[in-house]
Amino acid sequence: MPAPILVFDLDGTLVDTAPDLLASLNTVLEARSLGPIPMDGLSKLVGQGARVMLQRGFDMAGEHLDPAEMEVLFSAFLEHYSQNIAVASRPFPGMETALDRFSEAGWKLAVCTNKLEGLARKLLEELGMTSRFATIIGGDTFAKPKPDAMPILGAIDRCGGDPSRALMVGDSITDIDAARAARIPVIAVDFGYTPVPVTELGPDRVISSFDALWPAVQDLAGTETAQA
Ligand SMILES: O=C(O)COP(=O)(O)O
Ligand SMILES: [Mg+2]
Repeated sequence: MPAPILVFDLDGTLVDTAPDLLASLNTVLEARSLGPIPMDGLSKLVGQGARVMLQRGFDMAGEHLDPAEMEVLFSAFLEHYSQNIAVASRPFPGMETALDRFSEAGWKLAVCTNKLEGLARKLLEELGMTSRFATIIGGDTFAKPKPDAMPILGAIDRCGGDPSRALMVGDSITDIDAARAARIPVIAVDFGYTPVPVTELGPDRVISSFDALWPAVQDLAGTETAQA
């Protein structure tokens, strides 16, 4: 029987990336003489990759960009963000201990983010976390990003696993919809980035800290998936 798999979202789920995302976004806004987006505005912008975040950030600042301008600013954003990707971004409390527990119990762990794969790898490398994961899937790894099922099913496949023994853990509607599309259960964290509380989005379980992940998985997967 293949090992059970936990597929994790990255921004707002494993790592609190908001400060560095916001700093790079605000650098680009500032270069256009626009005021900064406050920290509590970020949850409306993140979840569908950096390009969408930038577009929404400029919409929020009341500036309309044509596609050519957007591309120039997107390059500027990527350059700044990749140079400053782990300045203040840190794992959420208890994350590493929780992941250790699953790994020791024989689970395989995967990342499935809508960040560009290169940025996701750079972030995880700088935080010393790359070796925890059997595979790292970004928004550009497959033809379609989340909320399509493709990157989740691709992650499971690259782990040598089976969707019937896999669970998704995420922080946004994008993750919940992608898990539904892939027909796997989904646990939502309530400390991530979402304009709508995850309790209103219909995940199978909601957790408020990484300490609650193990019991939630046992409870949810019961006799099927949780047994390594
Ligand atoms: O960077 C984003 O917009 C989304 O990233 P996530 O899929 O890891 O939440
Ligand atoms: Mg997220």
